[in-house]
Amino acid sequence: MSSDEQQAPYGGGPAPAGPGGPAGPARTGPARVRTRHLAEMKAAGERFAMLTTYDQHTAAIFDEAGIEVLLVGDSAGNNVLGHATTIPVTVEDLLPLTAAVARSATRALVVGDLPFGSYQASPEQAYLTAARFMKTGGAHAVKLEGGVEMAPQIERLSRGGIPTMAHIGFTPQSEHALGGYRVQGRGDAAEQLLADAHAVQAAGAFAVVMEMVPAEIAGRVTAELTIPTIGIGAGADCDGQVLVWTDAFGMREGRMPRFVKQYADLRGVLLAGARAYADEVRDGSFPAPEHGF
Ligand SMILES: Nc1nc(=O)c2c([nH]1)NC[C@@H]1CN(c3ccc(C(=O)N[C@@H](CCC(=O)O)C(=O)O)cc3)CN21
Ligand SMILES: CC(C)C(=O)C(=O)O
Ligand SMILES: [Mg+2]
Repeated sequence: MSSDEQQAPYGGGPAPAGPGGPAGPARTGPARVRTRHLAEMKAAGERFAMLTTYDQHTAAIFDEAGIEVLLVGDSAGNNVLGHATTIPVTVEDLLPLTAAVARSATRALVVGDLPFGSYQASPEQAYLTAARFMKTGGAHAVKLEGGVEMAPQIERLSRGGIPTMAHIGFTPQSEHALGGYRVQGRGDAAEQLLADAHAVQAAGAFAVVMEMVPAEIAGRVTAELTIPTIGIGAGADCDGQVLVWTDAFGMREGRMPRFVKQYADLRGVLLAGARAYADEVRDGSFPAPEHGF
């Protein structure tokens, strides 16, 4: 832990559940990732990793793996809740998932993704929603989609003590307005993307996600901004990268977006495991005597 790191000044809250359990010695792991650490990493030319997470076990695993930022994405819509897109996702859907992740990660920065319709109407609406993510969800920060047009919301949250991550380029909550899953910021649209990036930084965002943006434009934004950029389909020059975990580890079926790299085949592992279990139940080899009492 660095010398300037503040630790539970009022001594409240549950003791960290270390290997010795809740009554064991306090865990002395690495310090919590803070928004300023991401800024320091950018300044030092170090890249960082973000993954989506929606539950206890993946949160604990990604935290242990050293993933700096865990995003409880509204991509829970089409990865947890069975919807086709993120558009039907509600605050009530995401708050318990956010709370589960916040309870399960000891080091990572936990970011709650504000759902469609929960912040666009006004800065006041955004503040009331974001405060729920902090108070009930235990999030350390929130993310919202939009550039120039969301500057008033970002300013309100930032000034009210809520660290805010912006998301520009392709913004999935606006897929119908944008005309589908399309690369943003090509040609003349590059000027709009640059304007969005500068607007969210000026409004107080601590970082900005850029989704499906030509690598050259994303590199230019990364060089021009002082806040960290986080790419998804935005090339290798961003300060950080993010992927949806079910894509990155092969948890789901179907065609993947071009920006996905698959690092594991969890779907294959689970499919084989479930089939083996069902076979053994059917043929009577599970449970064996050692599984009984
Ligand atoms: N599982 C999952 N992964 C994601 O990356 C993701 C979600 N869900 N849900 C929320 C949004 C939606 N996103 C998406 C979804 C699909 C494409 C896609 O199909 N892209 C195609 C077409 C690109 C084009 O036409 O130019 C691709 O090949 O990348 C991209 C982003 C990103 N987010
Ligand atoms: C793709 C990331 C950035 C996201 O917003 C989500 O997963 O909801
Ligand atoms: Mg999202």
